[in-house]
Amino acid sequence: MKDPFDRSTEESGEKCGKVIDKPLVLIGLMGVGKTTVGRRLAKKLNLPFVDADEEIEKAADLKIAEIFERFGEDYFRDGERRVIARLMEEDRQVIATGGGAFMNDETRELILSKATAIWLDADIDILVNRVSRRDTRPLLKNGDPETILRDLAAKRNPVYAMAHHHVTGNDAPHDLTVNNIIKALRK
Ligand SMILES: Nc1ncnc2c1ncn2[C@@H]1O[C@H](COP(=O)(O)OP(=O)(O)O)[C@@H](O)[C@H]1O
Ligand SMILES: O=C(O)C1=C[C@@H](OP(=O)(O)O)[C@@H](O)[C@H](O)C1
Ligand SMILES: [Mg+2]
Repeated sequence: MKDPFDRSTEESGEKCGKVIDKPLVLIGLMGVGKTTVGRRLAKKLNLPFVDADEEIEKAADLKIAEIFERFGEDYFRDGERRVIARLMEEDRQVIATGGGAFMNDETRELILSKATAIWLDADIDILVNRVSRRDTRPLLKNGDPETILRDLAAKRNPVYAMAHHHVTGNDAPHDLTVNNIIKALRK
C-alpha cells in the first residue's frame, strides 16, 4: 500500500484521515512559526486550519493586544482555555495555539489527551529577529524582547517538552519544516 502522506494534496486529506484522526496542535514560543507553518501543514495534509489566537479575537471582537490592555492576561488565558476546549471537539484539523496556551494546566491536559501536540522550536536569536518585526505581542512590550523570550524559554521549554513530538524549525524554509513535522508524525 502507498504511503498516505505521499498522495497529492487533493487525496491526502481522505487518506491521512486514517492516520490523522485527532487534531494536530502546534505549540512553542512566539515567533517560532506556529501560525505560518501550521497553515502550510494543513494545506499539505488537506485539513482545515485554525489559529486559536484568531478565534479568540473573533470571539472577543478585539485584537489580542487590546484584550490584554483592557481586561488583562488572566482574562485572555481564560478565553484561550475555552476556545481551545471548543477546538478539541473537532477531529481532524491543524490548530496553531498562542505560545502560552500549553502552560495552562487544564488546556495542556486537554490537548495531550485529545490531540497530537507538536512542539515547534527554534533558537532564541532567530525568534528575537522575527518578533521584532511586528509589535502585536503584548508580552514583549514591557522590556527587552530577547530577555523576555529567554526567560519564557527557561520556564516553558520543560513544559513544551511534554508534547508528543519535537521539531526544530530554526531558519529552515517553511516547507521543509512542514515535511519534518510530517516525518515526525509518521514515526
Ligand atoms: N523559516 C521560517 N519558519 C517559520 N516562520 C518564519 C520563517 N521565516 C520567517 N518566519 C516568520 O516568522 C514570523 C512569525 O511567525 P508566526 O507564524 O506568526 O509565529 P507564531 O505563530 O509561532 O508566533 C512570521 O512573519 C513568519 O513568516
Ligand atoms: O506566548 C504567549 O504567551 C503569547 C503568544 C501569542 O501568540 P503567538 O505564539 O502565536 O505569537 C499570543 O497568544 C499572545 O500574545 C501571548
Ligand atoms: Mg501565532
